[in-house]
Parts: sequence; structure tokens; C-alpha cells
Amino acid sequence: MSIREFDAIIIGAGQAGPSLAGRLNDAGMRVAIIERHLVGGTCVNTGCKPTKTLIGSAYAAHTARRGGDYGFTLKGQVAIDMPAVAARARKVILDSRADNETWLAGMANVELIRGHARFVSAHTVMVDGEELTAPRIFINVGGRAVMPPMPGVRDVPVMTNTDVVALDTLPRHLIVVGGSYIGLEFAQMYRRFGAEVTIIERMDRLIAREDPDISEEVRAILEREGITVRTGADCVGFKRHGGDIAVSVDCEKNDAPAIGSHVLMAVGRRPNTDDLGLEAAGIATDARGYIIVDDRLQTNLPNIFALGDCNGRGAFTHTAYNDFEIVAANLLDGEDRRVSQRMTGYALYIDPPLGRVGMTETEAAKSGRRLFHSKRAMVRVGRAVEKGETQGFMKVIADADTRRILGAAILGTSGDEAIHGILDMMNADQPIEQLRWAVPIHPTVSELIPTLLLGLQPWKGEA
Ligand SMILES: Cc1cc2nc3c(=O)[nH]c(=O)nc-3n(C[C@H](O)[C@H](O)[C@H](O)COP(=O)(O)OP(=O)(O)OC[C@H]3O[C@@H](n4cnc5c(N)ncnc54)[C@H](O)[C@@H]3O)c2cc1C
Ligand SMILES: NC(=O)c1ccc[n+]([C@@H]2O[C@H](COP(=O)([O-])OP(=O)(O)OC[C@H]3O[C@@H](n4cnc5c(N)ncnc54)[C@H](O)[C@@H]3O)[C@@H](O)[C@H]2O)c1
Repeated sequence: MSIREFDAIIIGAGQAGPSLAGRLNDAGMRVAIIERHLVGGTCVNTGCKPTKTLIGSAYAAHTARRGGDYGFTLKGQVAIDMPAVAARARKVILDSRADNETWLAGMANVELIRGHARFVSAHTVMVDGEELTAPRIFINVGGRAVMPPMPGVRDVPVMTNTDVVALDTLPRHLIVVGGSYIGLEFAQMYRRFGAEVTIIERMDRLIAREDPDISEEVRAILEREGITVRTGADCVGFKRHGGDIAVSVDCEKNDAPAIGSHVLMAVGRRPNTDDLGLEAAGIATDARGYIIVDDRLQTNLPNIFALGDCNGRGAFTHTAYNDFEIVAANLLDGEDRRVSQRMTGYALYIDPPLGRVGMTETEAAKSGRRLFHSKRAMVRVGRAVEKGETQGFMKVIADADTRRILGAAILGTSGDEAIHGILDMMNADQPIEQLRWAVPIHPTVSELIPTLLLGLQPWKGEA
């Protein structure tokens, strides 16, 4: 059998692979990039892009329904045209995927190979019976939704994010299992499209990795829109109930099951490493299948790197992209970039969104530092009042001795954007006084960040 030789092989055309292919191409290297499904991966096809587009439609419908708050009325009710909503999301996906494909096709030294890649040795992978070899191999295989073996899960139709983003009909009653990023974003958007929605979460609060005050406010925001939230669900199971699906929540308390027409499973993701032949190459993974990498994203083999969700060092598009930046800078630019230098921020795109960076208040408290703390309700943010979007709050926690911000949360209108003021400050390693003489633009949510910092007081343990 002939073996095709390349300078580099990239497995997966998600959020790191294509950008890396571009840099290697510019460096004159012959590159094979292998994709088994859709170019653009999760973010483009079943993740960020379609969800944020659908959330855009849901927000518009919600605002229209709130016409009375703004001084206008609609003739008749807001009617959702689900095929049109779905078509809008599909167009965003297809345009983005096509852009990615055109971009790759324009790279003279890069060959896009369609098929499933599997290692046969540390320098060789097999795709559709053909062997490809290269001195360097980059793994960017991403992940997929977890489907735990809950009782009855195979007896009823259960959707994942991949199925829901393709829906063009409205579920009568959507039951969402899992109250974190995926669950909450879909729950609110489908409620706004007109479905009944129940969220079932195992922990005793939603989005439990955040502070309790955030969980509480997120729950209140969702309940105000008529979403039912059931927490402490330690016994989830599924049964047919006539034409519907019954989902048990708690076995001990004998609570009534939730009855719905559709179920979305959103209880986490797992890496696509189980069918990659890693053992043939001797690439080490942890107990959950994530590829073990060092601070420079090198696996236990010096010629193989793992980027994006599959290395367990991040679970966002921006962390996958940053992995590409780190690998490219180290290999091609003579730099010494490391994952531990990354200041990770993220956002939860419910409305209003939650923008986050750094430690939670709970984590800061556990760190044993002397802390400063400041919190401000969005009803005291002029821009929020003017927009008629006053739910939520912003807060910051800082180290009283080093005078550096440790973490912040903005759960409020434009929180996903405004958090960058703090993220940039933390990234630049600036003290809290640094923003004192900044002149932020009025009226914005960001203009309250210096005020928030001026309001820092010794922390009294209120997390
Ligand atoms: C519903 C949802 C919403 C999200 N929203 C956001 C958001 O708003 N912001 C954000 O930052 N992140 C969001 N994410 C997370 C984000 O999508 C991922 O973190 C990101 O896509 C990870 O990129 P990646 O390159 O590591 O993997 P992926 O994008 O998953 O790409 C991996 C690629 O590898 C291919 N592949 C896998 N195995 C093989 C193989 N053996 N051979 C060949 N090809 C293979 C796959 O087909 C895929 O195309 C969301 C995720 C979901 C599910
Ligand atoms: N806005 C964004 O950036 C965004 C949006 C969507 C997804 N994502 C990415 O996708 C990843 C996966 O998101 P996710 O929400 O599926 O996972 P997650 O790991 O964030 O949350 C899973 C939730 O399900 C709950 N859960 C687990 N087992 C359960 C059970 N048996 N019964 C009931 N509840 C159970 C957990 O307690 C948790 O609240 C995230 O890590 C995130 O990085 C990001």
C-alpha cells in the first residue's frame, strides 16, 4: 500500500484546525487536513452559530411582546414562523461553512481530505483505507453530547443540540435535562418561541459552577418568563406517557414526573477520542478520554499536539482558537506561549447574558486571600434603565493586597460585551486604581465598571 507523505497532518476542521492549516500553508508546508463530517465543526454547524442566531430571533419576538413596556402595541399577537426561524439559522450555518471551505480551498499547500481519521502509528493515520504520514500531527477532533444510560433513555426520542438546532417545528412542551450553558440557552429561546419549557437539573441550583447569587438570579429570570425549573433531580428516567414523554425527577420524594412532548439532553459533552486509534500511537488520555497535554499543548509524544475541546483545557470556541495561536506562535514564531497564561472569560447567552471572567466569589474566598468586593444591581445602571432591561447585577472581587481583580460577573444587558473591560484589565495585569481616570462613554453598561471598582469594600463573606 502506498503512503502519502505530508509535512503536517491536522485531524478535524473545527475551530483550531483550519487556522493552523493557514499558518502552516503560509510557512510553505504541505498539509493534510482531515474532516469526517462538516467543515467548521460544532461551533459553526450545531453550536455557537445556530444557537446565537436562534437566540436573536427569540430576543426579537420577546421584545415585540413587551411592546407595552415601550409604548407601542401590535395589531394581533406575535406569531412565530418556525420554518422561517429555522431557515434563518440554516443560512447562517451554510454561509459560514461555505466561507470556511472556500478559505481552505484557497490554501495552495493544503489538501482537505474527507473521511474519518484513525492513528495506525505515531506518525501515520488511516483515512478510508489510505495511509497518510507526517512528522507532525495535530489533533482537533472536538466533542459530542453525552447521552448517559438513564433508565428508559433508549425507549423514547431524546434530542441533543444537533437535533434541536435542526428543528423547524415548535415542541409543545420541551423538557430540558441539564441546567447549564446548553440547557439554559435552548430553554429560554424555546419558551420565547412559544413552547412550554421545564428544566430538570441534578444539582440544587442552576449553572452551579457559578456563585449562588448568580444561580438564584438566573432562575428568577427564567421563571419570570414562565419556565418551570426543577432542581435536585437525582433520579432522571424516561417513560412513554400516551403520546408524550414522562421524565422522573426525584425517586425518594415521589414527586410527579414532568410530562412533555420533546426532551433535550444537555448534561455535558465528551471528547471524540474513543474512535481515533490513540492506543495504536501510544497517545495518553485521562480517565474521561481527554488527551493529556502539557502547557504548550504537546501530548506525551513530542510530535503530536492536541487542540480545542478534545484536550480538556477549554470548552469554548475562543479557547480552541487560542490553542491554535499558542501552537502556531511556538512552532512558527519562536515564541514561548502557554495555556496557563490564558485569562479565560466566557458568556452564557441567556437574556440578559452573563459575562464572566476569572474566579468566582466562592473560589476567591477559598483561596484564603484578603478580598475586596463590589456589587451593583442593573436597576442602578442608566443604560439598562433606558433600554428597559434592568434584570441582573454586576460584581467584582479583588485581592486587597495585590490590588488586582480576581474575577467578575456581569449578569445584565450587554454583560457579554461589557465584561471585556475587566477581562482586558486582568490580562494587562493592572491594579484596580488603573481605571480611576479612564473616561468611559456615556451611556453604556461599561461606564459603570470604574464606579464598581471605586465601590470596592472589604469582603464580608456574602457569596
Ligand atoms: C449548542 C452549543 C452552543 C455553543 N455555544 C458556544 C458559544 O456561544 N461560545 C463558545 O465559545 N462556545 C460555544 N460552544 C462550544 C464550541 O462549539 C466548542 O468549544 C468548539 O466548537 C470547539 O472547537 P474544536 O475545534 O475543539 O472542536 P469542534 O468544533 O467540535 O471540531 C472538531 C471537528 O473534528 C471532526 N472530527 C472528529 N473526529 C474526527 C476524526 N476521527 N477524523 C476526522 N475528523 C474528525 C469533527 O467532525 C469536527 O468537525 C457551543 C457548543 C454547543 C454544543
Ligand atoms: N455560551 C457558551 O459559550 C456555550 C453555550 C453552549 C455550550 N457551551 C459549551 O458546551 C459545553 C457543554 O455544555 P452543557 O450545558 O451540555 O454541559 P455542562 O457540563 O456545562 O452542564 C451540564 C449540566 O447538566 C447537569 N447534569 C449532569 N448530569 C445530570 C443528570 N443526570 N440529570 C440532570 N442534570 C444533570 C449538570 O449538573 C450541569 O448543570 C460547555 O462546557 C460549554 O463550554 C458553551
